[in-house]
Amino acid sequence: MTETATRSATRRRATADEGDDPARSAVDRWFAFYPALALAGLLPLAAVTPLFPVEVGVATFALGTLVVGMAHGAVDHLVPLRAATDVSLRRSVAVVSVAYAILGGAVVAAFFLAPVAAFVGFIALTWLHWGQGDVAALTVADVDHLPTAAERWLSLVVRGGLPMGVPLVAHPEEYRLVAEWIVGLFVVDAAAAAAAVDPVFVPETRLAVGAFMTAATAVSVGLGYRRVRAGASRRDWLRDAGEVGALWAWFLLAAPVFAIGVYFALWHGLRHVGRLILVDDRAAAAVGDGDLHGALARFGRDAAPLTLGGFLVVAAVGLSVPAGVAAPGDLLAVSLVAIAAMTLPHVVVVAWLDRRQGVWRPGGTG
Ligand SMILES: CC1=C(/C=C/C(C)=C/C=C/C(C)=C/C=O)C(C)(C)CCC1
Ligand SMILES: [Fe+2]
Repeated sequence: MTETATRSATRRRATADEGDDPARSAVDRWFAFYPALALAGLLPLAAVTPLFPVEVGVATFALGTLVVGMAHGAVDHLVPLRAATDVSLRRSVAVVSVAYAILGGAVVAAFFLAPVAAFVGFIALTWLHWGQGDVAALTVADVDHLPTAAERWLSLVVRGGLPMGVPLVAHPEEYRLVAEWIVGLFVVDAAAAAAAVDPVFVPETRLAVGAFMTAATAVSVGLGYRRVRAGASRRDWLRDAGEVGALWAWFLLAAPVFAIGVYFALWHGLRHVGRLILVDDRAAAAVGDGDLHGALARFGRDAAPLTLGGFLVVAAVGLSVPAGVAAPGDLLAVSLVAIAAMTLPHVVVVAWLDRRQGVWRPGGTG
């Protein structure tokens, strides 16, 4: 009761002065801005990754998932508890567990029943989710050049399309290889798996995705500039455009598996961890006082059990697929199917959090 009361009081205070909250600016710096600089610094390395064997990318993806990726969704069961004032721990855990079981089970069933459609659906879901994550991060940064829901949606489409669409344009062979690995888990005949994913990789699809992404980026950056001319912060807009530029370069240059492995941990995962720290009052207080280590330790403790749980889901998918797991590519494919299963309920939890925090409300503070 005392803890609940403290939580509510702190949250009310936090909502009142979100604009100049030291925790928010520290989170923005450590979990979004510095990692973005790090990614930009890695661009020369990214440029040579297409020369490496795909296994280097697979190892990078595995490391990223192990270190941050899996953990970023592993406190979903505490999100309702922490972001609402009227949800008990028991209810928070129960609702999120049921959502994970039903939605996650449905995704795995979809891969068994229609692997190509499930793969395309997973790409679309990730497009949505990674865009959603970046829009939330822009609201944590308190940018003022995206004041309407429509501008935020356009930003979502651009930010999510960079990791999912640009590699399809720039490196279709490796993209296709991963698609075949995933579909091949469920369609034992390799030639049939290769033929099944054909339509995704025809030049027309790639051209359309490339043209769409170029136009969407131009319109999004252009509309932001118009807001700057009308008085919005030029610095924030430049940072937004700089991030979009860095991600374009990243996904154009790097081999897809490597690129997405690094992005998942260093970009999407860290940004979401920062957001979770802000809804945990004690972690937020720690980060606001400059105790980044203390905040991360709290997050790590909360996330540890279900990070392990996530890897058990990977193992369960590995044991259940008809083709079995024989090579590093199969391991990546199994991990991706398990991630797909956990992503659908994760998106629901994050969408609920977005709503609570007014991310999609025009003029909302996020
Ligand atoms: C690795 C990889 C792919 C897919 C990755 C996806 C879809 C990852 C999704 C992760 C999520 C949703 C994490 C949770 O936040 C592609 C594009 C098929 C081909 C290139 C390599
Ligand atoms: Fe996520």
